[in-house]
This record gives sequence, structure tokens and C-alpha cells, in this order.
Amino acid sequence: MAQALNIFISTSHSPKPLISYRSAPFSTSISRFSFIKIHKKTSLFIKASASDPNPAILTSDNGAGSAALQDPAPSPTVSDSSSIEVDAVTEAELKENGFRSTRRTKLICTIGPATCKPEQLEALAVGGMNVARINMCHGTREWHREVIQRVRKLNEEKGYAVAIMMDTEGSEIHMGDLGGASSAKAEDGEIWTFSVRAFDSGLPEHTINVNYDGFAEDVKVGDELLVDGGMVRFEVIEKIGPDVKCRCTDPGLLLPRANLTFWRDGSLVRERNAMLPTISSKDWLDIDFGIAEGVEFIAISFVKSAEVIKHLKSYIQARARDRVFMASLKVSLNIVGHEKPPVYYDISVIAKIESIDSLKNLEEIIQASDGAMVARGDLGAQIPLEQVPSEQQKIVQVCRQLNKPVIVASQLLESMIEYPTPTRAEVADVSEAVRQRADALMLSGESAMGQFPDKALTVLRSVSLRIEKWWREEKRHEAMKLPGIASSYADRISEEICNSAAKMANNLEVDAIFVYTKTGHMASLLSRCRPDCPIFAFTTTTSVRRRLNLQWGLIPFRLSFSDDMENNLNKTFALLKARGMIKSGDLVIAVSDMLQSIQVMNVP
Ligand SMILES: Nc1ncnc2c1ncn2[C@@H]1O[C@H](COP(=O)(O)OP(=O)(O)OP(=O)(O)O)[C@@H](O)[C@H]1O
Ligand SMILES: CC(=O)C(=O)O
Ligand SMILES: [K+]
Ligand SMILES: [Mg+2]
Repeated sequence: MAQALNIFISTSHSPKPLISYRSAPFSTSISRFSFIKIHKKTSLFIKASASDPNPAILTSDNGAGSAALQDPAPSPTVSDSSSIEVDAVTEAELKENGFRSTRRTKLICTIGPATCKPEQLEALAVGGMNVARINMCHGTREWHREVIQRVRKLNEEKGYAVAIMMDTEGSEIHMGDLGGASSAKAEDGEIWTFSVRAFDSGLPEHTINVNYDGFAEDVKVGDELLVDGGMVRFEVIEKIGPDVKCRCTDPGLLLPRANLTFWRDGSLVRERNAMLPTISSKDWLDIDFGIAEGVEFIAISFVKSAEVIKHLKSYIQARARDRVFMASLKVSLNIVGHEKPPVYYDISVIAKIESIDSLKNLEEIIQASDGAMVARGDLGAQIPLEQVPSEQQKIVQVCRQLNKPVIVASQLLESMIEYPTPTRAEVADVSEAVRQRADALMLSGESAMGQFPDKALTVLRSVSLRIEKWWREEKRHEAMKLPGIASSYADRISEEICNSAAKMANNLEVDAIFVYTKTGHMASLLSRCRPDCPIFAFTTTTSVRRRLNLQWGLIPFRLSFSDDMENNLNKTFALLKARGMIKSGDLVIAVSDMLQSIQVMNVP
């Protein structure tokens, strides 16, 4: 074995040292430890000093490290201890392009009529889709269940690791479903009726259903009615009971369930609809459905405050513990076909930032969530469009600082719904999101109902790769000051280890960072540093592995491992070498959340 650096932090037993040397980056957190040399080699063994006031936190060798204190430890998945699982597409990319050139930015595709068939889903998986999003605004639960099952089947049979994100409808004002039509054209000067009435025998011509009962009361003659933030505009000309007559002033295509906002004297009107609950009763049923189906992410639309996120997180945990509920839910929703019950409680809750209120309470909301989405579609309907880019940058920054994954969504490649190539402006927009180092980019209509879903995904992939390479070569990345976020001393150790490991990885130009993490917390701390090399995240459960799919630069592997790091490393090297994913001489930094250590070594 070649050179290695090994820093151990432990109280009780002596870990076996590797050949080691000291490197600079450790400073604050280890100043409280004494340095002891053992053996004749230049090993460095950092041991807690006798005077340490808080020795308990150092007994992290058995999984009780920082992350374990934050998250409930996921139940281990029984698996073959001699195997390693990684997404088949990532594996192929690694082999083809080498470590350094693997894609760091993650890609999400909204699944709709254009992409719901097994072969279409597979084409997206092959094209680099990391997460499939289902939008509960559209389609039936039955339809979504079918999509989930198809994705799961592809994962099992073809070795992909595509995670599922369920997006709630939310209770903002939107149109009905156009009586089954895929779209309707509103022409300049046409008179349309927006109504809260239920039409049992089909929609009359030029009539739109509105989901919000207070609509006819809240609008006033003279108000401007914007569909999808201005894609189509109407002016309110007359109110007749539940019907509101409007004249089209900006013609365009009306899509089913499009969002509606109304404006008076240049300002968004937020009357009683501002009191609508973030999670509607229909959303709660969809959430139960998502929990029962074991989706990895639930994205909450139109979040207004941190409270709703906290509420949902405790609801998910309570549901997960309630086995009777789970069993009855499966029966009532007619759910069959899970060989193994999914690990419910580690569903990540993603806050969609798409309202004025969410901007006001941004930090608390993001702090309470497991990630956020810059949902530019609706956001751009609530604030002036020219304000969206700076809000995007701010949200991306806050998420990075608070260590939460962030998704940039909507209209990235809008023209590709109809055309096979993007506009130059769209490519520039995608590039900017990659340059901001968002964790993930999302396709909406482009993949859900566009004519070129695979081509759109290819554009995201190639632009991501190009921009990532450019900034690595040019070292253009502005150093972002990352504030400490740990809430305990044990967490601080993890954080310092990850910050140091990432810095060392850049300075030493290592090929990859390996992280052994049961809950995924250390992997996300490393991802937060956005190091130059990819991060191989080894974790013991399939659900954690899939959730790590959303985070920048992480290549998640499922592997069963022990507390013995030397053993883990040897096993990993052997398995990865056997699959041709690493070779002798590759330089690797390894960290773990069981035995908190940093090791630098060449693959033997
Ligand atoms: N499951 C589906 N079934 C039918 N059409 C869908 C489905 N999912 C998405 N679409 C179509 O793709 C378009 C874009 O999808 P997207 O998820 O961005 O929805 P959206 O209605 O714009 O709302 P949101 O603000 O929730 O993103 C939708 O307007 C709809 O026409
Ligand atoms: C994605 C989404 O909900 C939006 O952009 O509005
Ligand atoms: K939605
Ligand atoms: Mg939205």
C-alpha cells in the first residue's frame, strides 16, 4: 500500500494505523486532542486528552457519530455482504470518462404522458435521470402508482437507482382539467367564462372551471387574470353569480390545471385565498399514498412557513411507526406488490419556494426542510419576473449554507417542448444554474408532455458536464464561505473532517473521496464543500442510497460494511477493482462516520 494519511479520533481502543503523514487542514477541532505517535511508522493517532470535558462524543466508532444523533438510523437492509450496488448508468459513465469527468449536477425529470411507458422511462434512466418526479396536480393516483412501479421494476431489473419525488398539488387557485382536452387556445378579444360551478354534463364552450370557491367573490371587474404567470391574460369584465366573464388580452395556450393569479392596480391580489391551507385534504391523501408507496421525496407546493414542513415531517414519522395504519392503507389504496416494505420514515421533505410568503420566511423554511426547490414557474407569477434570477441565486446560496440540497426548476428548456434544439438563452440559463452549483436541475413540461424529452435531458447532461469541466479547469469557483452548522460538538467534528477532507482533496488533486456513512449525513457535508473530485458515498440501505441521488457530486453505492475501516477499504477496493471502476494507483481520501478519520491512500 502506498502513502496514506490517517487521523483517528477515538477514546477507547487503538485503531490499526496505516503509514501516515500529517497534513495542514486540521485546525480548530483537533486542537483539543493530544497527538501520539505509535509504531515506528510516522503514524498520527489523535486521542482525546484526559482533560477533555466531553469525552462521550468521541466514542463515535460504533455508528453513534454526529449523523446518528440527527436522524433516526435507518433499519439495515438485509443484503449480500460481498456485493456492491451502484447505478448502472453512473458505472458506465465512470468507466468511460474516468472519475474526474463524471457529472456532478443531478437531473430530475417530471413524468407525464410523453414519458410514462416502460421504454420511455428506461430511455430517461439511460440518459441520466437521477430522480423521477410525479406531479399530483395531474393524473390519477392509479396512473402515478403505475409509474412508480415501473421505475422500481427498472431499478431492480436493470440496476438503475432512480429515486421518486412526489410533488403535491397545493391549494392555490388553478383551473380545472379542460374537460379532458390537452389544451385550449384563447384568442385575442375572446370572451371566456371562469366559473366555480360544477358542470355535470361537460364544460360549455369557452368555459373554465376554477378550483377556489371564493373566486367569484374575490375578483373585481377590471382585475387582470393571469394564467401561468402571464402565458395568457384576461381582463375581468363582468361578474354574474358564480360566473366571471373575462376578455382575453394576451392570447395563448391554456393547459389543464394551470395556475391562476389575479392582479389589481399592478399588485397581486391575495384576499382570502392567502388563508388556504398549504396542504389541502386532497394533498394529505396524496401524501398517504406517497408514504405507502415509499417514495424517496415529497415536495410541498406553495410552502408559506416552516410550521407546515415540521408538521409534515412529524406526520411522516408517526405514520411510519403506525404499522396498523400502513397495513390498512395498503388495503384501502389497493397497494400490492411490495416484496419488502419500504423504509417509510426517511422520506425527505422538499420545500417548494414559489410564493411571496416562502421568500419572506426563507431561512426558517429551508432549515426545517430536507431540501428546497426554486419553483420558478409559480414564483414568476407572484413576483416580477426580473426578480426571479436574484431570488434563485439567494435560495441556492442559503441551501448550500444550511447544507440542504437545492433544485432549480421550470422552463429551463421550455422551447424544447416543441423544438428539438434549445435556444441560446435556455442554454445560458442552464449554465448559470450549474455555475451556481445547484444540486439538481429539473425538467417539467419538456419531459412530461414535450416532443423531445430525451433530447432535453441530453442537453441538461451535456451542459452540466461542460460547465463543471470549465470551472474545474479555470478554477473560477468563487470560494463560498461556509458557516458552521453543527448543533453539537460531535457534529462539529464531522463538519471539520468533511471540510478538511474536501480541501485536501482539492490540494492533493485526488481522484475521489470515499465516505462510509449510514445515514448519509457525512456524504452531504462533503457534497456541500463541492470538491473538485467526485464523492463515492457508501451506505448500507437502498433508501439512503436513492436519497443521496439528489445531491451534488455524490455517487451513492449500497454496500454492507463494518466498523473496521481497514477492512471496509480493502473490501471496497477489491469490489470496485473487480468491476473495473478503480485501478491500482488511484489516489483516494476516505472518511467515515463510524470511526471519524481521514485517510489518504493510493489504491493498492
Ligand atoms: N401526470 C401527468 N399527466 C398529464 N399531464 C401532465 C402530467 N404531469 C405533467 N403534465 C403536463 O406537463 C405540464 C408541465 O408539468 P409541471 O409538473 O411543470 O406542471 P404544472 O402544472 O406546470 O405545475 P407545477 O407548478 O406543479 O409544476 C403540465 O402543465 C401538464 O400539462
Ligand atoms: C415546479 C413548480 O411547481 C413551479 O415552477 O411552479
Ligand atoms: K405541483
Ligand atoms: Mg408550481
